[in-house]
Amino acid sequence: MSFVSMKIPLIDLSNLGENDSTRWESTKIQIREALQEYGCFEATFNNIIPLELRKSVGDGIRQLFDLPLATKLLNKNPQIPLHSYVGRNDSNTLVESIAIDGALSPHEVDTFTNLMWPDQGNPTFSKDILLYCGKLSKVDKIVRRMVLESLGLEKYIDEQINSTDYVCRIQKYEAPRTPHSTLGLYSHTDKNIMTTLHRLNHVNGLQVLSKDGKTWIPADTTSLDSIIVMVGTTLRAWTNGRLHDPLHRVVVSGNETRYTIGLFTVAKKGYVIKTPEELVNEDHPLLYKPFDYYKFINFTSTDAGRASPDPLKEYYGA
Ligand SMILES: O=C(O)CCC(=O)C(=O)O
Ligand SMILES: [Fe+2]
Repeated sequence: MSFVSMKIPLIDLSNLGENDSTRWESTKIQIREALQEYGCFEATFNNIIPLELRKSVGDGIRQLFDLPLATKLLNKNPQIPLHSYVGRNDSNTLVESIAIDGALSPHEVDTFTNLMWPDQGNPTFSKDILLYCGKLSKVDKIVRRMVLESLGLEKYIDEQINSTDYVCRIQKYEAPRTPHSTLGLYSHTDKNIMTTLHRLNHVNGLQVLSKDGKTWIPADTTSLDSIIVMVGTTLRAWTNGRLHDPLHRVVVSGNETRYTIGLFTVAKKGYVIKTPEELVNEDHPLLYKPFDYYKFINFTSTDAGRASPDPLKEYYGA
């Protein structure tokens, strides 16, 4: 495995303008190519996450992880185990993460903050999370719209955008207190549709495996005002393999704690993922039969699902 200095594509999404401008047209080609070849790219902006918001969210997140373990364990979705708190343990020594279901819904976000801070909730944190996730979701929607346009699938855009919900997941990576690289989060693909990921501080760690499986590419954003956009397995399946869902991991070193926020685009309950017939032909035979998103997601959090190199194929291979 080599560590040569490959880079993930950098694409400017600031001031995009109308969706038939020349800029829009050229940007969507860049995005499509990046998501085909790397499965991700760094989207750059001009002040998308203002410093004040980043600071305020950062304060809230530190308070959140400082809550007693018993409180954090209340962050549990019995129907969808993947949307729950994950604590540190013997095999997962550095990262801890918290999930906020329905991250764009004021009601659901308040339900979360009232659970974590039962005395008086945390209206500031609710407000910040809604604002933050609202910004990330706009990026997700623009990118998915562009991908569908570039595939000539305009007629599916409304359904694609309206059939999704969002889960926010917040990660804290304890400083390993060694100069040596230490695995913070094991290598995985995101199983959802699309992920937009932002880091709250300068602590590096994200790496993406190149499509040929040979190189771990450093994938931290070059600025705290950028966002990593990444394809999940479900979008690879929906596009019949046109887009790549990259393996990625987090490797940390040093004495600083790393904090990241991911917004995970997921399907609405009961939604069946079905590859459009336009993407199936002799060169691209159907990869996966239609599948119920949450049945697949829950399979991936069983031992059999975790052990499988391609759990979707095992379950729904065509
Ligand atoms: O924290 C990061 O940089 C990556 C997080 C991640 O890959 C995930 O939560 O799926
Ligand atoms: Fe991930």
